[in-house]
Amino acid sequence: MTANPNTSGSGKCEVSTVPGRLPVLGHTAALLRKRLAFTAGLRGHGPVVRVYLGGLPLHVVTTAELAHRVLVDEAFDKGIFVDKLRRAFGDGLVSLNGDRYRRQRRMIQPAFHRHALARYSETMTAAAAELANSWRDGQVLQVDRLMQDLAISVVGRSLFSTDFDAGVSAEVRANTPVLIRLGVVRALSPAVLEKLPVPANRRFDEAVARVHRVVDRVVDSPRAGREDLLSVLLGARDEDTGEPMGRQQVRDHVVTLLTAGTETTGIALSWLFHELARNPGVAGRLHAEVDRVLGGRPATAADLRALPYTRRVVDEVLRAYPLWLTLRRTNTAVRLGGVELPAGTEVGFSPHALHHDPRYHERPELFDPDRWLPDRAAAVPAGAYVPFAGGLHHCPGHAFAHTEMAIVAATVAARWRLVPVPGKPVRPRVVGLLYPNRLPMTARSR
Ligand code: HEM
Repeated sequence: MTANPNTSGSGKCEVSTVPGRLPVLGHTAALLRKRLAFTAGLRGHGPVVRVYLGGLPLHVVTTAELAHRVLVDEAFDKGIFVDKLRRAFGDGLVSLNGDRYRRQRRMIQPAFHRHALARYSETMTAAAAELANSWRDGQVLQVDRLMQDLAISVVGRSLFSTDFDAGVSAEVRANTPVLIRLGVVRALSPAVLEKLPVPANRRFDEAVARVHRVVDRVVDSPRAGREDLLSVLLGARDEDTGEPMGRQQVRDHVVTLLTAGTETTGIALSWLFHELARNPGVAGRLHAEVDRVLGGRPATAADLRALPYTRRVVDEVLRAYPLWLTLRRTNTAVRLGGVELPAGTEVGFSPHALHHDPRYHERPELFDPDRWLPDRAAAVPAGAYVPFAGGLHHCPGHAFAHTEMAIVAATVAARWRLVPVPGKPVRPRVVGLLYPNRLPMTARSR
């Protein structure tokens, strides 16, 4: 790929189209085939470049400054993800924009307040302790699956408390991963492919129907005296009309939270244990910290203040393994990086590319939790570290996820060292999130 910026005499830039565009497919095939390398390579073409998703132009920004602007400037709404994922998420936060988004976000916000998080953190500690107690020395663990199951249990129990029984949990486990993985492929593929009666589309539709059925069942069950996230939603009132949230709106939020809050956290935890095994110096410092603070017992939210290194390890995992792409759409004409974009332009950036950009992160290939020591972290420009996005649409579950990851990391590390099983190298498979292709590890008692 070669740079082709083209600036006119007026100071207005004409944005360059990345080479390799094919008829009908645009850059979709190259984008889906090379993913990380493709988006990392875009910075060589200028601060704003154009790629084609099928016939649809997507303007990708490649600097931290412009990514920050795209996140915080209200001229940018959610983009094609919204259109394509509405079938799965209905009117959940992921698929709303504008005033409706703001209203729903305010109604759901109490579910993420500090006192609510303190309640969920007890679920996190219990789930982490159950997991750490269930292993025996020398046992081979499929760490990626275990961490995803753990994350589903934590969000499921936080949402539904005891209604998250074996039946509900099995349906959620089987179907939410399909919503995420196939949802991302849909979002990047031409719209015509969505309508074809191919197995991937049938699986997606079936997964949507099954998750909706199971969530409806729980929403309709008697819930007196519960203090879970679902009860917060059911008790929420519209600020103008005082009306409670409709049943379908509650269901859409629940499906969104089950999906947005589980694979993200489970995968990040999987990479955390992978990186501890690859970096003995980091593991040594984390073990020393948890031994001093916990002495082998499970971690609680109250311990986290005394576990700063563990929290930096979490920050670094979130830098190394963030979302691949974030997409937005202009709701008005804007000038971005010298380029005029009319209303309705699809815009995006790659958090992964920015998190691995040597302009912003010294030696980005190094797993170095100390880059998040306060003095060094302060030097990272806005937009260069965006694991939870930013602006209006920043992840409402960021504190939930960070707390969960630190509690699980500390609780497991207090008792176990996870050692890689030799074999094929562990690599990221990129499906919107970065999944490990495999992650078998042996549990060794410490
Ligand atoms: C390590 C774990 C997590 C990561 C890396 C993560 C990351 C993100 C990011 C980057 C976004 C913004 C996407 C965009 O701008 O298009 C987002 C949105 C969202 N996240 Fe998270 N998330 C995590 C965990 C959670 C958890 C635990 C929950 C809830 C329990 C949650 C709920 C949501 C919701 C509802 C949205 C949509 C917000 C909106 O559209 O305004 N996330 N998350």
